[in-house]
Amino acid sequence: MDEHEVAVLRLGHRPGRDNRMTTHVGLTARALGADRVVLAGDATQSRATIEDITDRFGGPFAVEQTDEPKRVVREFPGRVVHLTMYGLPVQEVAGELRDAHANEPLLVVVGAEKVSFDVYEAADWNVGVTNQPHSEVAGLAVLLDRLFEGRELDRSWEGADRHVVPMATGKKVVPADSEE
Ligand SMILES: C[S@@+](CC[C@H](N)C(=O)[O-])C[C@H]1O[C@@H](n2cnc3c(N)ncnc32)[C@H](O)[C@@H]1O
Repeated sequence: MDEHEVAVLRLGHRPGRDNRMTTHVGLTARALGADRVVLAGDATQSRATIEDITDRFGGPFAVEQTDEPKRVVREFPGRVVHLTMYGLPVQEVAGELRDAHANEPLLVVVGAEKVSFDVYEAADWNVGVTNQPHSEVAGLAVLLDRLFEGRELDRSWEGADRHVVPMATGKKVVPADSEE
């Protein structure tokens, strides 16, 4: 969405149990302004769903898979933000994150099950969205909104075959080339 990319890395995936959550990490990353998501190698079903939504509702947004998530962190050409309930409050570090992102790409890392300590050490920032346990989807949404300061809500989409016409009541979806 901006000059420097924001990538999201979803650490871990338990096929079956995590399918919806992994899919929702990807859909939230896409909807709220990230440029790409990297999923675990066995999250193929989630990848297919996220790509299908991108094909229908637009992009650009990329979905990748890796069997070496720690390598993705190690070799990322920018700064790394790890979302964890044990981290520094998002409201205190958001300014620093925005300053960093003005100059280089950001990788936002979210977990599934327990995250090993080397990820905490590899991160440039460990950030908490409150210090209460909740969800990687909720944490990611708040982080992206603080990072983009709401600009992501007004972004435009390319290559969609349809779009939603916002309505006070009811549902309206029209072909992307429609005047509405
Ligand atoms: C459901 S939690 C992991 C819970 C797991 N039982 C554990 O012990 O690690 C999954 C992910 O959600 C994110 N998360 C949960 N609470 C958070 C918070 N308060 N702030 C930021 N991220 C959070 C973290 O990325 C975490 O790895």
